[in-house]
Amino acid sequence: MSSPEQHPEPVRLRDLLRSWTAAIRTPATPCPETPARSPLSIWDPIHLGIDEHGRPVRVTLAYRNALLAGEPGAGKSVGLNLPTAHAALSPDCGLWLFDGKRVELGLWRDAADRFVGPDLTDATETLRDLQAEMDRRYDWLDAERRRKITPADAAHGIDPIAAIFDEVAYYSATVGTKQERETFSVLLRDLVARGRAAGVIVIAATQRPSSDIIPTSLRDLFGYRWAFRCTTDASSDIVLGHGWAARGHSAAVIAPEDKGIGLLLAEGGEPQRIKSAFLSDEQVYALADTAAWLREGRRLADDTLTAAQGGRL
Ligand SMILES: Nc1ncnc2c1ncn2[C@@H]1O[C@H](COP(=O)(O)OP(=O)(O)OP(=O)(O)O)[C@@H](O)[C@H]1O
Repeated sequence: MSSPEQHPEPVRLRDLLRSWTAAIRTPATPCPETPARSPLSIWDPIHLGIDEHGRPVRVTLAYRNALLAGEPGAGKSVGLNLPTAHAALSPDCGLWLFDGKRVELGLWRDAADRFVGPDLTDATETLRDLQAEMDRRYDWLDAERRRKITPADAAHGIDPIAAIFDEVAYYSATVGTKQERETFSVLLRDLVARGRAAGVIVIAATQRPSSDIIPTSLRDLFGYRWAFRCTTDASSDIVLGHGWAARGHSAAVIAPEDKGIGLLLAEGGEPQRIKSAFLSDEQVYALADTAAWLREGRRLADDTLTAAQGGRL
């Protein structure tokens, strides 16, 4: 009797499943009751808002991380909803949500692959899982003699993962013991530092732009920094980088009533004053329902691929 390696049948079946998986991961038919007409891709630019000339501002998050910070009520959660919505509506992106506030990212819970509420132990364990996934991907890239994942890796079930945190300071500076907070912060830093080539995109928001929450060494790992209104030039610099306030780019000059206005620094550029797009709660619910529907197909496809790779099909 021939060994599985010599028998052509399992290989053909796996190829068939791969192409079926690739097809189902980007469904062609939109959900009929919801507003989105077609799925997005995490590899595409993400719409954040408009600049001072009314031009659209879009950024590509693949291979990048993003930090959003500003005083309470300045518009971070509204801003954070934009990459969250884009990632959730992209069937080619994993969605891991950490909601220290419980209410903000919770609207996307049904679309998330992993959802963590205000629970430091759960957040730390989930970060460990993400770190293990990142390391598995690096082992795989190493074996393939490659440096980073690409859109074509979707055929192997490897997609970017957006790990999104709303009030990151809840986990890193508020609850638990000093040791537990430190463990969380070390894991987070590792993901921000090493995750990009493995497709892990970290997007973190905080209402505490202070040096204990955002140390320079961590801040500098974020390719995109979005400072909403801050109380002082110093806290604006903590978000954007030292010296920007002295060069005329301070989020402290944004008027308190200018909700949603912020300074966006994209790698290599100058901070740009932008106004975030606004999604009402009703729009977020409608988009979240669409995303949950789209991603159900993705989960089915992933389960099937895992079963096939494990030789169970
Ligand atoms: N782009 C925008 N256009 C219009 N209104 C906005 C915009 N962004 C924010 N707002 C208004 O500002 C309010 C506060 O925004 P948001 O909840 O995002 O602030 P926040 O910085 O996350 O606050 P906190 O840190 O307290 O959670 C929103 O409820 C909304 O009314």
